[in-house]
Amino acid sequence: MFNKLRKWMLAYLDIGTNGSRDREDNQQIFVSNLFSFIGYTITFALAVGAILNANTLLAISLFSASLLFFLAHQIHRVKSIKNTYKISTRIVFVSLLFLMLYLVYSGGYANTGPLWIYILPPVAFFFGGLRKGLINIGLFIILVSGMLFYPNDMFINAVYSYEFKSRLIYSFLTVTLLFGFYEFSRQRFIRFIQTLSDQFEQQAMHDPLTQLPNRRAMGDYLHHEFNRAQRSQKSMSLLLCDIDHFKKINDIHGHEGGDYALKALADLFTNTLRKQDKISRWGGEEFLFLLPETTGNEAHILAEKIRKKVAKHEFTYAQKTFNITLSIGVKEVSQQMSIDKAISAADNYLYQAKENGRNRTMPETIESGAD
Ligand SMILES: Nc1nc2c(ncn2[C@@H]2O[C@H](COP(=O)(O)OP(=O)(O)OP(=O)(O)O)[C@@H](O)[C@H]2O)c(=O)[nH]1
Repeated sequence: MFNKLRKWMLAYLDIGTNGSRDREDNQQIFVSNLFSFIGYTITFALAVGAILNANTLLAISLFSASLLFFLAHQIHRVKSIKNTYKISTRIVFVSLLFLMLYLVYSGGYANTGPLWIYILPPVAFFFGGLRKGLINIGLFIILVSGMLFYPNDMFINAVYSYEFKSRLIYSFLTVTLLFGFYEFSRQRFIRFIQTLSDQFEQQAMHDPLTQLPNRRAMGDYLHHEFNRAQRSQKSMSLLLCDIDHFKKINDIHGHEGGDYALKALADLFTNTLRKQDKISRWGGEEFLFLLPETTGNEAHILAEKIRKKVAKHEFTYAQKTFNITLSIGVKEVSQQMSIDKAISAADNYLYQAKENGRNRTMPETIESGAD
């Protein structure tokens, strides 16, 4: 029984949340649903109490607020409205604001109405953030102070002592400041976590030496691009490229010299390729290029351009100049072929390039559309 109730409640509060939205938005929708649920049950109960006490005006206000809180939740069920959560949070906040103003104006039940206004700061900061929250609460304080202190109680129906009015404003200001500070710390903490998570993501997806995407990140790009190419029926190609006799570079110029060559090469690749092409450090001295919307023939032309450019480039480390050559395997990824098969075919061509004397691209020619 308790489990069923828990499940129903969670499903109820989850209405409107969506896996494609960001976490903070989903959290807001969840809390907005919670506020609207608490809002309409409490205001409904208070409205019934007001009827029993024959306070018709208060009962009407409370019933209206209860209905608005209820609608704020039901709006998530309307499929034709986009961004229902923004409308919903606004309904919750504005209904709450007017209800609070009315409670201050009327005094509510036995002049206890103003006690409810402390609900406003947490709701305002949660829905609007620090800046908007402060503006909304500031406006509320101005309105309430105007109502309470206007000469001859022109804008209030209830009778409060001067002490009660001033303490109400002071204590409300204190609560607002405390919640404001809490919201400030919360946002700072969220920004800190966000930066940390970006750093971890950068580290997990990039090669620390060249800063190029690593094998893991390239795996994601490959699957994403492959699906896109299948949907749009467009070609895409791979270049697998390996430095020739890299061991010798390490032997002659030391490991630091080898590292320098890898970094310089990564920059050269980045400056040669188009923005939409992806370059990754696939292994030690091996780079995999993903070329979207490129046929095998076009990829071959590009591979030759890169190979010649690198062969001509003079690398200088510790006042010593040296050259690098590349062997490249090219493969157009056909619609019927899996990514893994395409990579393995490019690897075979790379092997052939090494076998045939290095500093070359294989296959030697490619006809467009050929597998
Ligand atoms: N400096 C440096 N060297 C690396 C790095 N990763 C791999 N290597 C070196 O790259 C060399 C690769 O050697 P091999 O696999 O024999 O290949 P190769 O000497 O390039 O010969 P071929 O590929 O057959 O032309 C090894 O000496 C590795 O230590 C790195 O991050 N930095």
